[in-house]
Amino acid sequence: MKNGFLKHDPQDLSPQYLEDLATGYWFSEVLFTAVEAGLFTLLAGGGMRAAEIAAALGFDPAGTERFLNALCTLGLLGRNGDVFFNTRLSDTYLVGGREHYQGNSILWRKYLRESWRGLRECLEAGGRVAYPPPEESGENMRRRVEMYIRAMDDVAGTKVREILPVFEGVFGTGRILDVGAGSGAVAAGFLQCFPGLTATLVDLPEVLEFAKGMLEERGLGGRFTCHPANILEPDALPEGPFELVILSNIVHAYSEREIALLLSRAAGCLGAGGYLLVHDFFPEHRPEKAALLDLNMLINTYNGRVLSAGWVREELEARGLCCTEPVPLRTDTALVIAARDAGALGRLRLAPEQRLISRIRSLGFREVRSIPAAEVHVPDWVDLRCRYGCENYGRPHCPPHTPPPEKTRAALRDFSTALLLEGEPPARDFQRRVLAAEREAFRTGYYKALAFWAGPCAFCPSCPESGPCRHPGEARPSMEGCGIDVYETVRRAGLSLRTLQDRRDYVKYFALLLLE
Ligand SMILES: C[S@@+](CC[C@H](N)C(=O)[O-])C[C@H]1O[C@@H](n2cnc3c(N)ncnc32)[C@H](O)[C@@H]1O
Repeated sequence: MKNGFLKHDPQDLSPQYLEDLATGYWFSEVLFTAVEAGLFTLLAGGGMRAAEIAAALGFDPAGTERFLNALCTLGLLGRNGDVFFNTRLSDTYLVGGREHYQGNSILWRKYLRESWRGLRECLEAGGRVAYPPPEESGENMRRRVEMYIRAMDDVAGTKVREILPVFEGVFGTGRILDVGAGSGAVAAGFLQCFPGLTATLVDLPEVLEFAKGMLEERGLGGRFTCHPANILEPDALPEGPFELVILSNIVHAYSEREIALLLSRAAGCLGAGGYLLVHDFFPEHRPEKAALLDLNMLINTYNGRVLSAGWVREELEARGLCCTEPVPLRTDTALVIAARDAGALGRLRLAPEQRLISRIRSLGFREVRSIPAAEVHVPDWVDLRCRYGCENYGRPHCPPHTPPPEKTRAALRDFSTALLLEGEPPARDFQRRVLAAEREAFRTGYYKALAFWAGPCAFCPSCPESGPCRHPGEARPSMEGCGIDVYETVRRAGLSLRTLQDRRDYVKYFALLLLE
């Protein structure tokens, strides 16, 4: 697990990753059981002993102690002697009734487990095989819809808190249109933050019935209207203009053809200075999560599929809108924001470094990580490895023609940030992408942007026999040639790099882009 997320490292050939994938459900089951039993809510009042917890939950005491120990190792409980207590994480997100509660969403994941068991049948059939029973009672359906809405509400509540800072100070008075609003939590976040806004929520009638109650509970009665409709119908969306049109987690719900139509209609509702906000799972942000959600759509919907942020941007640009690059949230989703003119996008609070990282990532790097420039490690031994043991020693962009470690250390003090760019062979393509990233940074205003790559320059098949480099404007030195310990610097950025054992090993390339 890296950064709390099960992530494959192609250089890691131990079978541990497979074991972790295979036992993924052990982790889920422990969480589901604890949430369903209300364990964290029970402990909200203070720590308890295993026997007391077992008695309160109706569990066997011996098994309970082992269960509580497992939760401690997962960081969901702490232990002081024989007393178990909530950690900060579980106290914030897993105590029923608290503002940031995620239990409904977690239990919805548990509910979906049944349909995921049919993955193989879905693959054989080419799509969804499990449907709610046709004879399902009205009451059952109501309960299922409520469960779904409450699950979406938990997640959307946390997402909108991440989204709002991007719009800080942007809206005065105006109207929001929330398309496929679910619980209305995203619109509600905007209403709470911008008292001059009102909202129209569009969703199916049975969903809006719940959304209405939930917004009223949030004290937003009188500031929203519900517009029950099937958003796939041509005239489903109410008449604009709207200052903000929200499409949150709806792009993955249908096919490209249907979403292209929906984007057209949503764009048509936009006021002159308005924004279209698309919030979704995109492969550009979290490829693994996006691909698994795509399977979730295969299993659980008629024709839903995950579309890329690039596709969304192209569709919106084809309709005359200007778009931001994908704006990653700290969590597993990202935004694309569109407007009729670029000036409106300029009013958004998008951190320049974050925007640059998105653009650089879209050049085809596997990872782009930012670290303080002071974290780049320049010990005194590295250029000796070039001098003794590298056949490229003496080439125009290798030692002794590259800056010695003391010069590199001094230069690094003139920069605040270093981006580590991870890619793969062929070396020439990688190095071209690094140059493109450096140019992109320069164009964005980082006039000191300076790139180093790993390994010797691969621009030409060979350097001139004598004399200077043929392409001094394109060639860059390697990190190691300037004294940088690439392995340690990569590790400090939270990434990994191993020495190669044999020819079949997966090769990773890294480059460093210094910014100020
Ligand atoms: C994944 S949820 C997202 C809800 C909300 N926007 C959020 O971010 O929490 C998708 C929503 O779209 C609604 N929806 C899907 N298809 C629809 C349709 N054809 N007409 C109206 N609403 C639809 C669903 O009822 C659901 O509330």
